[in-house]
Amino acid sequence: MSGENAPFGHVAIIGLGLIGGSIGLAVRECMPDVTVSGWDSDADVRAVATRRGLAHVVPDTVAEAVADADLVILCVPVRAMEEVAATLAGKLKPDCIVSDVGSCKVSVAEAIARVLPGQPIVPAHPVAGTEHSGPEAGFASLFKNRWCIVTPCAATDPDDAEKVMAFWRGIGATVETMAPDHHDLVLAVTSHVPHLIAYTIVGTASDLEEVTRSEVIKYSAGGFRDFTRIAASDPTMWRDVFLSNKHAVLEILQRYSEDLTALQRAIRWGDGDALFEHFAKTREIRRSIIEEGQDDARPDFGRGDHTGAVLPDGTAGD
Ligand SMILES: NC(=O)C1=CN([C@@H]2O[C@H](COP(=O)(O)OP(=O)(O)OC[C@H]3O[C@@H](n4cnc5c(N)ncnc54)[C@H](O)[C@@H]3O)[C@@H](O)[C@H]2O)C=CC1
Ligand SMILES: O=C(O)C(=O)Cc1ccc(O)cc1
Repeated sequence: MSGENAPFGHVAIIGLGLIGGSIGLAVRECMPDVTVSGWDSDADVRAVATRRGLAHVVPDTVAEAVADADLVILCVPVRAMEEVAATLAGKLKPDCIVSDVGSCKVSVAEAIARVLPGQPIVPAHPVAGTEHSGPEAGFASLFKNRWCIVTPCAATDPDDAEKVMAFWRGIGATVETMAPDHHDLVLAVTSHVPHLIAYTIVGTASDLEEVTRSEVIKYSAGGFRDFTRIAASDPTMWRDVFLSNKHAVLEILQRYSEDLTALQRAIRWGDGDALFEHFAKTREIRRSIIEEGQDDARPDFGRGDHTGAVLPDGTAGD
């Protein structure tokens, strides 16, 4: 996409870790005429970002980074969004769109609107990532063929939403819109609770007695190995996700624990039919994901940075 066709002439990225850095690299590759500026509160991160070229310019102050921007994307942990957005007050062009990439949307959209009243806001969530974080972790192809969910809120103008959607398409994503509260429930099922399960099972394994633990490490393969990858995800980011998407996560956890109890009962009472029926149903869900081309068809499948899933009703998760 050339600068003429790109929806924005100048994009500023605040938070130059995995997601912010990947956006910077992707814009530079896919929209070569677009100016990218970046800023991070950590001076070491700014230095790495400059060395890796995550943005054309990485000034020392946030004011310089956003001064001329048409689009500012907040790429910080979800509970830092409000503080960062507040620092932008009075520093943006009046029509500059403020967007973000937070993994949950209701709390983030409310927080940004609270501190930037009157500013156009278009919240979004690229459902793409890895267990790695920081300015060395980003790569330009992260969003290729992955979902980006745009969640318009009260402060969103439909024309601005279209421009942000065109932006994400321009760096390779497939875009969908969703109401913020629906997004948070869908992502609680497909991403947030699965991460909690991974954190739990890996913690349980590591609490086992010494001899068993060494065997866990030695024989870790398949399912458990996948869990260890997920459970290596950034603690700050995930602490913030669970605290910010509290209600949806607790709702899904309640259902999950009821379903777990049902399976526990089937095992206790030797109810093979109940177990078989459950496993046959979940196998079908996996098959429908593959048929939708949401998994192994992806070019970088197997590199360990994949996400992507579809709920039975066709909605996307990770
Ligand atoms: N990691 C993943 O797989 C995905 C993460 N997200 C969302 O993207 C956002 C960023 O996540 P990552 O890039 O993975 O995190 P990261 O830890 O790699 O990068 C976050 C960056 O924000 C900076 N930062 C923190 N507080 C700041 C502040 N007050 N002002 C300026 N910079 C600040 C940090 O120094 C760090 O460089 C989060 O909201 C997360 O929920 C969305 C999709 C996938
Ligand atoms: O690494 C994985 O498997 C992920 O699930 C990455 C991820 C983490 C958080 C998101 O909001 C979206 C994607």
